[in-house]
Amino acid sequence: MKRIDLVYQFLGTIAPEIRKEFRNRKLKREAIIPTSQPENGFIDPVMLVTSEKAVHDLLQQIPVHGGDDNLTEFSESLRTVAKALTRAAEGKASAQAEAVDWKRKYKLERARNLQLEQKEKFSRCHNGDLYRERAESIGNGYAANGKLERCCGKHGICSHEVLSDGQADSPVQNKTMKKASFKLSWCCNGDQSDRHNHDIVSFEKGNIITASRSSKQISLKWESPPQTVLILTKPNSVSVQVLCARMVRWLKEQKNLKIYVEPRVKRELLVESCFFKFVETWKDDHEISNLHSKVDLVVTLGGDGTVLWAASMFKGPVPPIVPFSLGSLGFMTPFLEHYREDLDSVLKGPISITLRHRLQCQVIRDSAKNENEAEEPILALNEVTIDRGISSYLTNLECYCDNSFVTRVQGDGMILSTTSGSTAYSLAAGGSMVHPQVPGILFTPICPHSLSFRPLILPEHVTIRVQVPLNSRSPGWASFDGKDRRQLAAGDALVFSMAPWPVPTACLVDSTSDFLKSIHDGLHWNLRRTQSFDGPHDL
Ligand SMILES: NC(=O)c1ccc[n+]([C@@H]2O[C@H](COP(=O)([O-])OP(=O)(O)OC[C@H]3O[C@@H](n4cnc5c(N)ncnc54)[C@H](O)[C@@H]3O)[C@@H](O)[C@H]2O)c1
Ligand SMILES: Nc1ncnc2c1ncn2[C@@H]1O[C@H](COP(=O)(O)OP(=O)(O)OP(=O)(O)O)[C@@H](O)[C@H]1O
Repeated sequence: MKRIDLVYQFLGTIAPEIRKEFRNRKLKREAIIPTSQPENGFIDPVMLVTSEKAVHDLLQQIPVHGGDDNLTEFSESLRTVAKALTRAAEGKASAQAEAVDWKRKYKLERARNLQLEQKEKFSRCHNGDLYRERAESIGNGYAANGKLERCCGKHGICSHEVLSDGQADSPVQNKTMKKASFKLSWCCNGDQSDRHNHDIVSFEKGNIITASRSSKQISLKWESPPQTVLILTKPNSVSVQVLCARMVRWLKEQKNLKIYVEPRVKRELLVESCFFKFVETWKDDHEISNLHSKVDLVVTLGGDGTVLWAASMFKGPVPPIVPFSLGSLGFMTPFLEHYREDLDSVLKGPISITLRHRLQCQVIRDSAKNENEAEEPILALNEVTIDRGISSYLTNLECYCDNSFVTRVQGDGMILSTTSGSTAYSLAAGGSMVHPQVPGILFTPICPHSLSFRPLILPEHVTIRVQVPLNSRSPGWASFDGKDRRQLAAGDALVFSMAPWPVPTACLVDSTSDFLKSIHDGLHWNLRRTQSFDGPHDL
């Protein structure tokens, strides 16, 4: 092809794009883009950005050199404009992601400051009286020697400290105060010294020492008895339905607990017997969003999918979950058939829990005019997957970690997984299995078309951005714990960080035993007959 043809090809490719885009934007954004042609004769840069494919193609071409000087100069100018446009588009996406991240950080910081302020006010005004009052109301067994242990903040944290935050006489607070109070403590292997606080490092004589391990076994001790249980069940399963009815009856008759179930389950229970009239449910999504303030404990009857379902119902804080296994695998469901004994010991406490981190993900649309158009963040307990959907083209995804370029994913897609999700889709795609209490984000490609693309694990504090580049041949598709599929057009991005609300799941034994049991029983991990002593050896 002649060199001049390259330039004409670029102009030819870009012209219909510009016309089409101009028509669309004229219809959509009359107020922003002037309807008349710009007077200076230059092309509106907003329109040019959308012709990124032509821009990309031009940048891929060999520059025009020699021959006609004017043509060379013209070609160089076009290349300079094309580069500037690409940079502008990248800058815009990065700025949007950063703005969203800063907004999130600002909100968190503000909430933390408010909490500290309230705590200070609380301890100044009440000087322990309220604790004593509460200890009396809590009753015997929970307050040793008539005194309630003040939480020192060194060995654990008390939920009532958190619950007492907020407006002193707001109705919302009154409601939250009805919830059972509990204390979380971090095992300190018998060492009672003050060094066991929540800071990972501290200083002694100017030297950095590890003050506390980040992922010790956490123990939950009720400070007032749990009163309300939410039972969530896998649909369309007779065995689950039968167990649910038995459990509800037992919890009512033996423990006198208030019980919530989904509207579908309440209908099923009422078909069985009018005994279940006392069971509570909800009517709409608004009531679901308030559940965390009413429920002390969640019981799930199903497989891992039911635990994911339970987590997805709580867009903020999640009450402790007791997961019963009525599925085929059950990596997150250590409780089996002895529901009476298991629930009895959970309701008495203390229990070991695993705090399962969740990913918080924000979809940033290239077409969004401003930050206010940002979509609601989505939480994922297992993973977020970005794949090629039904497209037969390779995905083309640019990945950044705290604004540093990580890599470009060209293949079937990629998975950003929590450590809880490491035994799910990420494992199937070649990712490592990671103990759920390890704080980290797994970065696992799906069928990458490259020999050297090995999975990565990043620290949990980073912000990750995955961008569908403007020159991508096809859109990407995101899904969250295998659900809620969303299309990502060229220019759209996903921004990930670790959510501040983990999912506390009760352990049968402890985090580590339960995790190892699940990979042994569920996957038959490294199952091999032991070699006999019989045969050649060195000794
Ligand atoms: N190729 C794959 O392995 C593949 C493909 C798609 C989805 N998934 C997984 O399915 C999950 C959705 O689960 P679902 O029950 O709603 O769908 P589902 O009913 O299709 O079940 C998927 C399977 O994944 C298992 N699973 C779920 N979470 C797990 C975890 N944390 N550790 C180990 N195994 C786990 C379940 O026990 C189940 O056997 C997704 O989050 C994804 O991880 C896996
Ligand atoms: N309460 C619920 N309402 C609606 N859907 C649910 C509910 N609980 C679970 N599901 C969905 O039902 C599907 C199957 O659930 P789950 O994984 O618990 O059972 P399973 O497939 O029998 O178990 P396993 O995955 O171990 O074989 C999942 O996709 C999950 O999202």
